Amino acid sequence: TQSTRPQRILGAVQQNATRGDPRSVVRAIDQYCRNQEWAMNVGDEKGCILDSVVSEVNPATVLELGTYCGYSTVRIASLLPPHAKLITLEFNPEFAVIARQVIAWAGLEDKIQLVEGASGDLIPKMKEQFGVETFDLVFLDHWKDRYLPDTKLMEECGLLRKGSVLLADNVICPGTPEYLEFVRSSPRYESQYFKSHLEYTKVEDGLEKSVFLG
Ligand SMILES: O=C(NCCO)c1cc(-c2ccc(F)cc2)cc(O)c1O
Ligand SMILES: [Mg+2]
Repeated sequence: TQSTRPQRILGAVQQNATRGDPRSVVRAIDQYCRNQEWAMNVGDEKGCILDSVVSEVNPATVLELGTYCGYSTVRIASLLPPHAKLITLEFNPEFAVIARQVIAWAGLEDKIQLVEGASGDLIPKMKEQFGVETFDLVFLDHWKDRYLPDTKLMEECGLLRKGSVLLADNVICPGTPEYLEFVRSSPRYESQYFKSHLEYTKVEDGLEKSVFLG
């Protein structure tokens, strides 16, 4: 029977990465997706920008919206301080099954909590169910039409504090025009665009970093 692209990505990790070595997991996925078949991981070029923002924020609590195969989940978690926690939300159960195995291969289960479900349903439950106060960093990489409604929802649920950083993938390709307009025009955010390219291609894309001003 036919394997899926996420299954083939997991295979590349199990074949080429060292158990317990997150950076080798990141490298194995990038090599596979650059040389064998494209996949929608944030990738190595935008990944370096992600790394620099994570290192600058040095977050104790991270929320990732959109896990896919766990590439950015592992990339972020590998940079977190000892007791920091990352919660990642994934709607697609097939993606979640693969991501759990990629996260396990990297040895990062203790830092990462993967929750299956719709972000719009799970965000209001963050405080009561997952014991979260506020998020220091949010990485938005899920359905592009959910970036804006979920950002408003996080504000309403009191999950953002003065200085919380939102980092959004794909603001050019596939594009998130309403989200971009909102964070760039709202007096409650200080936004900055990091120009880059769509993962593994020469197509323009970029990350938008937006600091919540409270
Ligand atoms: O949909 C995306 N993510 C949510 C998945 O549940 C996504 C899509 C693309 C992409 C796809 C098709 C194309 F032609 C160009 C870009 C890229 C990404 O980085 C993404 O995150
Ligand atoms: Mg993306």
